[in-house]
Amino acid sequence: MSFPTEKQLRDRFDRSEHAVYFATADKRTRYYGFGVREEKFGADFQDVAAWAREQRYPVFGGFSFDEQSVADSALMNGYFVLPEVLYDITDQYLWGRETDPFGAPTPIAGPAITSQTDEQDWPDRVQTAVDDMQKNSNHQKVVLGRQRQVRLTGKLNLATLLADLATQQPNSYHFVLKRGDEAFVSATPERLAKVNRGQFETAGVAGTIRRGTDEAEDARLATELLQDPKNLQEHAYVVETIVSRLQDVATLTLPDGPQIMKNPQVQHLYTPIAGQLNGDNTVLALAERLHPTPALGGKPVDWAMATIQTIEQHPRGLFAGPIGVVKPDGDGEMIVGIRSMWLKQRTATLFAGAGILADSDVQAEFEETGLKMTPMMNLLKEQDK
Ligand SMILES: C=C(O[C@@H]1C=C(C(=O)O)C=C[C@H]1O)C(=O)O
Repeated sequence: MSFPTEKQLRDRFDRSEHAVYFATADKRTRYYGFGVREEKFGADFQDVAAWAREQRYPVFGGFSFDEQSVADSALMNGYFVLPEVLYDITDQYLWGRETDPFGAPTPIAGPAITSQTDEQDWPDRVQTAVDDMQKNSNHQKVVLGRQRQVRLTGKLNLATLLADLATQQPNSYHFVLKRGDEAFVSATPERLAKVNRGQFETAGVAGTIRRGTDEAEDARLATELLQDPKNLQEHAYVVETIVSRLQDVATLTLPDGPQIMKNPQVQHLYTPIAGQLNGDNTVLALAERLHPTPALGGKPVDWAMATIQTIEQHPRGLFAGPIGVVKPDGDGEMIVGIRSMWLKQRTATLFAGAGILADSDVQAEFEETGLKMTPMMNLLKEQDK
């Protein structure tokens, strides 16, 4: 059998009951998986690590952000899959035995959006966290998320969605995990942990500003971000925490200060962190050590996690959780499930959060979360064409 084309793989994705797509930000690693050989539910890193070690090829999935549970979901509370067949696009290699003939697809128009519901009271709820932080200086940072429900006239066309992800979010990771009538989609810019033969990489991504309408404004905004005390502070909490959590397992290399990472809708402060692992640390062991960083949780972590549960209206599920690929030898890459949405039947739930500090302007943070929802919103709008 000759290797299928991208279009065949995307059409197959749309047709399949169960499928996964994973691409790294540089697109040097890309996988399509179809069907289920084995599944693993739940959120225990060590269980998943032991199970992944028994497999012949990589498994894909994610852990829920915290122990809160999402009702009516087999995906959002922690789920990993060993696909029946796995296409490694980079190496043009097929794992498992192909039984699907890649038949001609029936073109299906995508659904239209019928309504959109936002948490309009989010700024008021976030203000209570700001008030608390102004009184208690040991409460330093909390990342608060909100959800948007979008009702659709039908099921999304996932072949179109995969093609749109590639053109609309070219420098992000792409992760699409489909199981029955559910799917989780992320175009995250954020790596949590990559491990490859004893070398590891992570990153601090925190601090955000919009893109400019022309090059001059874009550069001016980047300079503003690089000099903004609030954003530098929220970024520093992330880098300091990552360094302290990894210090005894690795020798770390990182630049003196943050750089700028640009995505189509936003620019972030970004600090790449690399290192050599001292011992036999797997990608899941590192992900467990790091999650949640103050990029998604906060500082101090126990107070931040409790505040998230109190102030946010719904459990996060895979939003902001560690998602990715794990190889049998323990290497692999976990990313952070942001810039994401959960699809279930005719509803898309979009997620976005923002780092809140004592001097946050809650209305500005609300707008920032709106910008962070734009990548998923654009995928939905693109369907109705
Ligand atoms: C929480 C999100 O993003 C995180 C929060 C950021 C911020 O507040 O500046 C930036 C990047 C991420 O660490 C999200 O996109 O939902």
